[in-house]
Amino acid sequence: MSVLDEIIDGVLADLAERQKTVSLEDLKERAASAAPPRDALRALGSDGVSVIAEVKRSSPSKGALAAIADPAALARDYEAGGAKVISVLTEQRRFGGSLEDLAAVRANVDICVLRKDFIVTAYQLWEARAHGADLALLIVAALEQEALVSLIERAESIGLTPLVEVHTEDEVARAVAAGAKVIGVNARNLKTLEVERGTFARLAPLIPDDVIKIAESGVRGPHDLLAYATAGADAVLVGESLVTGRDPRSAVADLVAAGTHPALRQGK
Ligand SMILES: O=P(O)(O)OC[C@@H](O)[C@@H](O)c1c[nH]c2ccccc12
Repeated sequence: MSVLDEIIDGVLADLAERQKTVSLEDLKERAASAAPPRDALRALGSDGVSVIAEVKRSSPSKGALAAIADPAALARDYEAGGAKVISVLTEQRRFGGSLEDLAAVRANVDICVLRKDFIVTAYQLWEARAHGADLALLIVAALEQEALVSLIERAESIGLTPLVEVHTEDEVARAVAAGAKVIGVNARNLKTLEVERGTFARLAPLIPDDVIKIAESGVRGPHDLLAYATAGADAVLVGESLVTGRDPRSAVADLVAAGTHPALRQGK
């Protein structure tokens, strides 16, 4: 079984537990009174390379990364550094996150928030919206095409912007066919956990011009952002280097400064 399959098994087991105590109706009620969704397409399409900064305690590849006792405080630092979106890992077993983290971040920043998880059911989209998410991750490798199409539609119908994640040529074709408006190319293969930074440059030309392109994983600092930007990234998603660094606010600010360099202006 691949790492991805193992993670999804755990996600489904935890999901079954939550479904015993929180009905879909409860979630829909909570979603109705949640903060209204913010415009993620505008945030990601603004000038320069947008920085999506991630709240992540651990990962299957590296184990524990950072304790993050106060995810909201970290998110405020990211926002002060100029991040356009905060990504919150809500998967518990391998990444150490929770829906409470998502709600806490939502309550403490004004920018968009992404629910980063292994979403395979509409219930999880309602959870995302009920806890204040503006975007939700959909991983193509984790979904049959029919499920991908229906989750994109459902997400949009409840006000969430789907970020559709790909890692191969085939998955780009599926994401485009499903009508994704925001595609993230993950440099990490979720089946082997290896990072191949050239993946974005290889796949970006296959993504239509009007789709927002996000380069995910492996950004250690401004030079990696510049490489992704040169290959056509509208945004980068950065986790590990920010949560393990000493000063997340200035680390984000350095990335934002690199991403707004005048030499990158053409074409956006
Ligand atoms: O920590 P990194 O290398 O900066 O990567 C962040 C992000 O891309 C990574 O956390 C990620 C990308 N896609 C995912 C899907 C599930 C869980 C995690 C991820």
